[in-house]
Amino acid sequence: MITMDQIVREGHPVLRQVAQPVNLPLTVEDKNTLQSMLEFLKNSQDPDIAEKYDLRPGVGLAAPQIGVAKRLFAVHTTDENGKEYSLGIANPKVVSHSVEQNELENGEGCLSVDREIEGVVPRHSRLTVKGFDQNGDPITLRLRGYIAIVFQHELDHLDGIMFYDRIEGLSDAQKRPLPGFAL
Ligand SMILES: O=C(O)C[C@@H](Cc1ccccc1)[C@H](O)SCc1ccccc1
Ligand code: NI
Repeated sequence: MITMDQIVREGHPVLRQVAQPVNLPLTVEDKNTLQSMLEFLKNSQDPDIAEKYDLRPGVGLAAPQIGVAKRLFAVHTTDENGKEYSLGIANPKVVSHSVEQNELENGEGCLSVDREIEGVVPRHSRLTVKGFDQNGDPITLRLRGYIAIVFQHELDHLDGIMFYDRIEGLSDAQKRPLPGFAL
């Protein structure tokens, strides 16, 4: 199972790479990667398991965050309407998005960032994502609200973008991990 010591922290180059598309049909290895990321998210949201293994709660996790530079991520959460999103996705692509923007008023965090960074992160309010599910079947998701933000946070990880890159007015020093952070 994935625990926090398998989660790569900022400063590690893999978080700044553009991840590679995976081949279809998905290999057993890629299917297992998606499954293990989804399992981490479920574990991280279970109070007993999270406490036992000292897991930070997460609603999304991208393969580069476990050192795998592939275009895979998992999401496990419910949106404002209680619709559950619990899936792994391969080769996700934004096919359209609104001009209108949205943001979490308290800003964002990241499992790969062990510090609080103030500031709102502008995101597309609505977007349509195409990709492939864990069985390799094509999926199209029309997203808005909270889940749209979660997907954009994970999509950025596949392109080496950290949430704080998008915060207006953040100094370069604030965008760099503090010295001494593990690579
Ligand atoms: O580091 C990650 O990619 C996982 C993030 C995803 C995320 C952060 C902010 C906004 C949207 C998505 C973690 O889920 S951060 C921890 C967290 C836990 C519960 C709710 C929101 C954020
Ligand atoms: Ni993150």
